[in-house]
Amino acid sequence: MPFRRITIIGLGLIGGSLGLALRRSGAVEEVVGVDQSAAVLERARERGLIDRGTTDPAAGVRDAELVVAAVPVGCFRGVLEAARGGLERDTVVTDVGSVKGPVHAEAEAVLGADALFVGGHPLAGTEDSGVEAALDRLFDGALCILTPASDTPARDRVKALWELVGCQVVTMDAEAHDRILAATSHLPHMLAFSLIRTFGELDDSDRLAQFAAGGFRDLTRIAGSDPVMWRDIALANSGPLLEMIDRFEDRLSELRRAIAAGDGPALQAFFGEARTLRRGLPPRAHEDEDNDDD
Ligand SMILES: NC(=O)C1=CN([C@@H]2O[C@H](COP(=O)(O)OP(=O)(O)OC[C@H]3O[C@@H](n4cnc5c(N)ncnc54)[C@H](O)[C@@H]3O)[C@@H](O)[C@H]2O)C=CC1
Ligand SMILES: O=C(O)C(=O)Cc1ccc(O)cc1
Repeated sequence: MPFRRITIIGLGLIGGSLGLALRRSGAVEEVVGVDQSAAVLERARERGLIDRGTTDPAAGVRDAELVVAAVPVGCFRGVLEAARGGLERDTVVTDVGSVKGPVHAEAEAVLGADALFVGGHPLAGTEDSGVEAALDRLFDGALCILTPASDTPARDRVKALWELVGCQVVTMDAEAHDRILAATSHLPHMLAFSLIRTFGELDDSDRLAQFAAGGFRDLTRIAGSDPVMWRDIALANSGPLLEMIDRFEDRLSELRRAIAAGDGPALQAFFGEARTLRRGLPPRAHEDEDNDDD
């Protein structure tokens, strides 16, 4: 067996989907689940996401070869502190958080500089959360980013984990990760939240909702995501995210000026450049050129 025992802390969308995929792989002797909620653990067992579960992090990580923290970024430090007593020196610890710089700093503060911590972030998810949202094939063909870029045996183990569940693994520094994700994921979520709030503040938004067209629905799907998770991401990645918000405000102001001035050529140039950029996006990792269905 490639893995003897893997413990997943947090059995929501990501932790639950990982458990399901690992158990389906048949390459892990035992998947242990830890969650703060006994009801979630029971449901995780019923759904076949884990072999057994506990609400006690230190007991749950005992004898694990690999521990995966899959909780909101703001809970990471507390979870590590609670698990620390059960970890061995050679236990590899990783996470799935959407921000990596602060997570590395917290892992070092709690576990020490020589602990076997590798940051991880599967670029796969949905706007749904919780144990019921876990999906069998969530990670099939998705990219997974590991930080840092340096080559270590611990990183190889975490790479093997994500490849087992179908991910394509790439590595980079935490700082590069956080800047890229601010642009490609965190800013778009802030825009989706703001767009639907703008709509919701119209006096007659209830009546208008039936006219919400495809573009509005496409752009706001991710505004249905979990508020606690996004609070934590916005706070943890505030520097890069503020830079992206400033850049977006500049573009929106440019657009506003052109509309106010009735400047048709400027508008057409703006939209034309945007279309070229959108059509030039590479296909998603798990799609080929002919199957860009988004
Ligand atoms: N939702 C998404 O699409 C993606 C999320 N991520 C990251 O994955 C992590 C988890 O996100 P989701 O699975 O969506 O969250 P979720 O809300 O679906 O699941 C989180 C689980 O952790 C448990 N939990 C919370 N605090 C805990 C604690 N202190 N001790 C033990 N269990 C605790 C909750 O009971 C819940 O079952 C976050 O850090 C997020 O940034 C990464 C990629 C995609
Ligand atoms: O639902 C979507 O399209 C997402 O973008 C999900 C998502 C949320 C957070 C991440 O860190 C990665 C992926």
